[in-house]
This record gives sequence, C-alpha cells and structure tokens, in this order.
Amino acid sequence: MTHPSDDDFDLEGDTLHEECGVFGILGHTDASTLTALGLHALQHRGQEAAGIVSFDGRQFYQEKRMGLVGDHYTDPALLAKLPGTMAIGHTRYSTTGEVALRNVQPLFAELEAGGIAIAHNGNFTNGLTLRRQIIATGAICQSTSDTEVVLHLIARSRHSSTTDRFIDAIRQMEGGYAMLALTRTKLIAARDPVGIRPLVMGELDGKPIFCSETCALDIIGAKYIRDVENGEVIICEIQPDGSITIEERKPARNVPERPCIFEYVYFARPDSVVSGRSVYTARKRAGMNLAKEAPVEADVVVPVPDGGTPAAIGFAQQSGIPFELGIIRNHYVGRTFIEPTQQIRAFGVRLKHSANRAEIAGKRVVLIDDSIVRGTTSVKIVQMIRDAGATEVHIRVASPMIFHSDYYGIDTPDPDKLLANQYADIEAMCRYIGADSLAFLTIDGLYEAVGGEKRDAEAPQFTDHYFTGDYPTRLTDLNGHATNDPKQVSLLKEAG
Ligand SMILES: O=P(O)(O)OC[C@H]1O[C@H](OP(=O)(O)OP(=O)(O)O)[C@H](O)[C@@H]1O
Ligand SMILES: NC(=O)CC[C@H](N)C(=O)O
Repeated sequence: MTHPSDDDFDLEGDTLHEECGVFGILGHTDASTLTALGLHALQHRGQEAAGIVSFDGRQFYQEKRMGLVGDHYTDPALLAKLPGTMAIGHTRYSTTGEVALRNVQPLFAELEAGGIAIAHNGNFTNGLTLRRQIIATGAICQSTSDTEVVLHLIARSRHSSTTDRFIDAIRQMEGGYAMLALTRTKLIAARDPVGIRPLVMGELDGKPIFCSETCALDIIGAKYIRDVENGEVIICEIQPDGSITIEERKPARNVPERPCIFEYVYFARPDSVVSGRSVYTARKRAGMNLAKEAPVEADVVVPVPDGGTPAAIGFAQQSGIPFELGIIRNHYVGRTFIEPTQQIRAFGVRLKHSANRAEIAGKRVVLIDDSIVRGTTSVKIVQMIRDAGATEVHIRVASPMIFHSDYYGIDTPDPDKLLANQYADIEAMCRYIGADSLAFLTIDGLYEAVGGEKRDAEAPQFTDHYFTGDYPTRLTDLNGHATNDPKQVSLLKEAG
C-alpha cells in the first residue's frame, strides 16, 4: 500500500518497500537483548522504527524508537529499561497508518485479563472496515495502525482465557499476518490461514523463540525448530514451576499454504530459509532459468545490487558469461533516504549505485535485477552504464512483470504507477528504459526456481497476485466500498 504524502519526498519511494519483522522469546534471562539482536537481523524488513515490550513477572515495559534498531537498541541503558525474561519486538515498515511513534509496534493495552502486547507483520484487508465499526460503537483508538483493531477485538471477546480471546480476534481478521502476542505468562504466535507472511519457531537454551526469518535465529546461535504452519496458533506458557508448556492449535479451516513468492524474489534475506526453501538458492535458480528463457550475447553479467546479485550469479553460471561487480552500491544510503527537492531526488540511484567503469567500458553488458516496479532504477542505471562506456546494455529481470498492488504488508505503488501498466508491450517498455533489450522471467520459470514445479493454475502453490492478480483472500476494505480505485482507497485510509 502507498503513502501518498511521503512519496514526493522519498528518493526510494518508487520501488517496492519492505514489510515488518517480528521477534519474540520466552523464559530467557537476556530476553530483551536477544530480541534487539533478532530485530537487527530483521532490519531489512523495516527501517522506519522499532520497538520492544518486555515483562519481568511484575509489570510490562515498552520502548519504541523511530529509526534503525542499531541506532537505539545497542545502548545498554535503553536495554536496562526492558527487564524480564520475556519480550517481543517489531521493526516497522508501515502499510496502514502513518510513520509516527503512536503506530510503532508492539502495541500494548491493559485489558480485563491483564496486559497484552502484539507485534504484526502483514496487513489486514478488512482492517479499516472493522476499525470503523468499533469506533462507531465507542472505541477510542490510540493509533492509525490496522494492527490496533486486534487489541480491541481481544478486549471485546466473550471468551474468558486470553488465548481464546486472541484466537477469537484473529479469526475475524482477513489478509496477511504473522503475529506475536505477549501476556504475563504467554508468548503466542499466529500465522494467517494462507500463510502469506513467514514465521518460524526456534529455540535457545531450551527457550522458545518466534521470528519472521531464520536469519534472526542465526544471529543469536539459536536452533531452528520449524515453520509456524498456515492458520496455526502456538501458545508457549511459563508455568509456576518455571517450566514452559507448548500448545499447538489450528483454529482456521484447513486450506493449502500459499506463502508469498515475493519473499523469495526480494524481501527475505538471502541467507534465510523460508517455508523450507533457501532464499539464496531460489534467487540463483531464478537467474539460471532466466538465462535459459531469455539468453543474450554479452561480455559481462552485472547485478543491480543488492537484490539482483544471486540471480546474476545464476545467470552467469548458466550462460557461461563472466560475472563482474559492474555496479558498486553505497551501503550507507538507507532505503528511506529523504530529500525534499526534485533536483536532489534525481540523484537518487547515483547516491546508491555507481558504475565500476573498469568492468564496463567497451563491453556488452547484461544487467540483472530481481524486479522492476516503476522502472526508476532501470532507467537511471542503464544511462549510468552507457555513460561508463558500455557498447550495449541488456536488462534481464528475475521475476515476471508486476501489474498489481499488494495489500498484505508490502508497500507497493498504485497500479497505474507500475511500469508494466504504462506501456502496451515489452518493446515500448524497453525503449522507455533505454536498453538494447529487455526480458522478464516467466511465472513458471519463477515457480520452478522457488518450488521446483510450474504454477498450478487450479491451486497456485504461492501467493503471487503481483504478477497474476490472483489475491488469496477477500479485499474487503477495497471492494466493500465498491471501489477498486486506489486513490479512493487512499482517501478511505486517511479518513480511517
Ligand atoms: O523499478 P523500480 O521502481 O526502480 O524498483 C525496482 C528496484 O527496487 C528494488 O531495489 P531496492 O532499491 O529496494 O534495493 P535493494 O535491491 O538493494 O534491496 C529492486 O531490487 C529493483 O532494483
Ligand atoms: N509491513 C508491515 O508488516 C506493516 C504492519 C502493519 N500493517 C503496520 O502498518 O504497522
């Protein structure tokens, strides 16, 4: 989903943006520090803000900060404000609700049954509709985040136990979610019925951990146990004797899992294993398939870093064309770097990427990127490579054309701003970008790279609406208001 107000000032605002990362641990003496480390490993999923809530057996503590995890949660004084053996944390890239401290998660509330904190990666497709309903009945919302609705539904549930109330609440939610909840005795993990967003379970010193990606387990030397299944709720509870019980529930109707294929294309860290598949391997295989589907005569394969690198390695291996780092990325340019003037905005990609002339001049270059969204990156990079002396510039993209927006926790532009919707055919798109040739991986080529088999049109194995328009859940907020017009939806969101 988009943030129209931010867009004008965001040098990276044209691209896809990240989602959020969640991390939680129960029963460990270093709960908050481990959570901070886990969030640090999940930083790529959200760079706007981060928060941690802990409980020390007596009371809850919460700390929230705008900005990067490392800018705040490395300070021992801050971590000392988060005592206790149980904690959950969140690193945010907003999809609903503005970039402001009040929307930073975990969200915490004191309810009849005691305090509860929740952390959510994803986006609810009926969040605005439910929000309007609860506000109409007297609820006072403290944020504009879609996630807050869950707290209200827990508070209003007629069930008695916190677990049942939590399950009652999430059953009313539509869309994508990987969620953690922390109560005085429990750490609860839940994944939406389709399993759009990832969530894994691990263990450190015998204490349970849940997090968005396995890279957050690796950073603290924790052991991967398994993925939380689609539609599953896992409840870990500290007993009076200090032992921890684990209860697994499947309240959602059993439907096949359809994890988001874009986790493999772009979002997840390449060293993570998502739904049992290595992200790096999937990306490399996508590059290999691309070389088979759309070969090109060239002297050098150059990745558009960072996203395009594993696919470029695969393309080079498959084609036999040498791989070189023809573009160097400045790692000190953040993904949400903000500059207010149009003139400075035009520097965007050059601030982040610069040509490595020595590997480009006089050569036929094939550029590999993981995806094209608005085409801003491609236009600038093609010009940059030509300026560096390339004789030909070909673009190969390791995913299909993107025609549709996301409503499950990824920040995509409105459909009319997607490059694929602006040009009648690939030749016109290629002319706009200024390349000598342009080709995208087919949907079957991507499916094969990630899951080993082609797309099953009757029962697609992945969530892939970006390419196909096949949304795996209802889009109540969008369609319930009899509109598919993104601008009207943006207005509805602002009004919400
Ligand atoms: O067509 P566009 O609208 O320009 O968007 C596509 C670009 O955005 C992403 O990169 P990002 O800038 O997020 O950097 P990364 O690859 O380093 O993560 C992606 O890897 C493409 O390069
Ligand atoms: N990207 C996400 O997962 C965002 C979570 C939540 N919808 C928010 O906007 O805070």
